[in-house]
Amino acid sequence: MTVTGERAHIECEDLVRIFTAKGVEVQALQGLNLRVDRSDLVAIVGASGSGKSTLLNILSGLDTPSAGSARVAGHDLLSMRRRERARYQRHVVGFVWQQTARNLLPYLTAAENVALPMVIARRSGRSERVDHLLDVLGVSHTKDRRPAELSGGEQQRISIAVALANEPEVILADEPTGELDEQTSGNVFEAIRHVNVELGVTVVVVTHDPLVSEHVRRTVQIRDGRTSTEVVRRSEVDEHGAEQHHVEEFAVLDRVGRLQLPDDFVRALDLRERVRLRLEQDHVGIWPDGSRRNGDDG
Ligand SMILES: Nc1ncnc2c1ncn2[C@@H]1O[C@H](COP(=O)(O)OP(=O)(O)OP(=O)(O)O)[C@@H](O)[C@H]1O
Repeated sequence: MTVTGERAHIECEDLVRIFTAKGVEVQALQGLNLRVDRSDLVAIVGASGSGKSTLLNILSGLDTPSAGSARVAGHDLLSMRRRERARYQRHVVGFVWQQTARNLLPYLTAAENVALPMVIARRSGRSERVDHLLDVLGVSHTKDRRPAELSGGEQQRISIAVALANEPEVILADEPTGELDEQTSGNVFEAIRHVNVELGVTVVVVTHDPLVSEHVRRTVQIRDGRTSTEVVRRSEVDEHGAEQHHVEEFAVLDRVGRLQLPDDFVRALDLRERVRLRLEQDHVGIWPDGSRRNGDDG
């Protein structure tokens, strides 16, 4: 876990992205905070429209935030100029999108698709690296086939190889298993987990897929353009040698002390407008506003 003050591999603070469409402003991100350590695998979940793709587009360098700060592997995404941005997209981050058509060129074979980012980056030793990556992803047999001749799962594994071609430090994946059936989705996610562990690459994956979000150590929930809660899973072996799995949900506290209560907590106590707070020795109590209801502060 990151020690406060230490630099994380991905660090977003108070990130804001406002879109203006036909004179109407949409605040897609409203002060989002996120820290991801090097070599971590983090899932981002959230309702449709909560800002997940906006966040990923910013992290990938395709879009720039309106305000706040965002650093990835030491690169400041707000102040980056064109040349640094191109280098960043080519060497620092790799992307995997949901639509395979966005990941792979249809008229190139699997091997040519994986080689392409290396050709653009004028990298040597390409054919050895293509063979190595196809082997790591378990798709060596597809080498000479074009995307139309591959299954959805194979296409996504090759897309991961393409993303890894120039040895990025970070892989960003937007719904990489979204178009796949359950079993194929499990296989593709295993491939992502494999490259995370074997190559130490940091992975951020946006997903609706519980198969993915329930099998990563850390799942971050975005609500209304802010990070709201985090689920952390850990396993430990007890004194009888049996593996115990622990799941804990945390609310995310930002730099100035704001937090979002989970929806079900708010509904369960019918919390509205304002709440009573009390500082106890080792916790903070939150009660419905009694004066608004029955005069009892609980
Ligand atoms: N280019 C744009 N112009 C205007 N509004 C936009 C633009 N891109 C995103 N938005 C708006 O920003 C908000 C967040 O969108 P975003 O695509 O990040 O959500 P999401 O969580 O990825 O949703 P989904 O799960 O449906 O893909 C939405 O209200 C969306 O309509």
